[in-house]
Amino acid sequence: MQIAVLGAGSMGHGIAQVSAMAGHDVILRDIEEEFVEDGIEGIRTNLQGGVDRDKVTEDEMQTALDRISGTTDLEAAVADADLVIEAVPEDMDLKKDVFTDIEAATGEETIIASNTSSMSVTEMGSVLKHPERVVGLHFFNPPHLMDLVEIIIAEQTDERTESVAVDYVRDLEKEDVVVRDTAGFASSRLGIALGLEAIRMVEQGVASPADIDESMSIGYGHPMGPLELTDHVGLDVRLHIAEHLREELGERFKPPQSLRRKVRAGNLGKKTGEGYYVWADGERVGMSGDWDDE
Ligand SMILES: NC(=O)c1ccc[n+]([C@@H]2O[C@H](COP(=O)([O-])OP(=O)(O)OC[C@H]3O[C@@H](n4cnc5c(N)ncnc54)[C@H](O)[C@@H]3O)[C@@H](O)[C@H]2O)c1
Repeated sequence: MQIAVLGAGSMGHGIAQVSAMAGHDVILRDIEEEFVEDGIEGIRTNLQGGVDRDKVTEDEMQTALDRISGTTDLEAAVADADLVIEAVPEDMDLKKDVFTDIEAATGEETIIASNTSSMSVTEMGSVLKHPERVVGLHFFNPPHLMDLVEIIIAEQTDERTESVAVDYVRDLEKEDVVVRDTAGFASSRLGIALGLEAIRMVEQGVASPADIDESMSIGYGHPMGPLELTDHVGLDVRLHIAEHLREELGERFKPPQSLRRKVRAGNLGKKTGEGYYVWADGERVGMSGDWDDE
């Protein structure tokens, strides 16, 4: 397929990469040349990492890179696309604008997908003249390592669109779960619930962040505890999703005070060096607050 990925940030460049690795031709679009170049550089780095670990051959890397081109021109990106996947920031008005612009530049058959992690795909689709081709493709971060893609079925999604989405995800050799378009879908709703409760437990002094995380990672076999995951995803991102889920699903998703305070202070997790842990050079080096060192 010809695929356009809009937004070359954390998710967009990864989605472009896995699509190219599955044999699709991909155009990656962002609003500034610099962001496009950073995205393509990110793909090169990921693939080189794969080569270094003997997961990807030099040939596969080169073939995938040859299938990806970058642009800042929306029309050039989407004009011939069979599937457009938007991975622009989590803002409903922005996503609606992007959907409207895509529809103006593509044929009626082009599937238009959103990588939103929690917002209503049905609402995004409401701006389209042909909304039956809208669907959610919720990849996980980083897309080249995470095996799950949630397929979000909006009110308007028709059978052809669902089947193209399912075939595309299986082509990537990823696991698909098909979810009805409800706030937080399946994964974000459960993930945020666990994360918020873990934060409340830290606030109540139940245990240290590291001990709470270990109770999940060792006790329940989660690859990473909910607080470390919050630091990885970004406290600002999690706060934003929690606020949305609170609006849609009620007070049980009310963000805890420490989450708000940390975001206000600019402590957003790994990316800023502090969240519920302290980070240096991408490594966890301690816990935030008065907890004894790990
Ligand atoms: N980061 C995660 O862990 C994660 C996981 C799953 C889903 N998501 C979702 O993926 C989407 C993107 O998140 P991200 O973390 O990659 O964000 P990001 O901020 O890293 O990247 C967004 C990119 O979109 C670009 N952009 C802005 N407006 C644009 C436009 N009109 N056209 C093209 N590009 C535009 C920005 O310049 C930026 O490079 C969001 O909806 C988010 O909720 C994120």
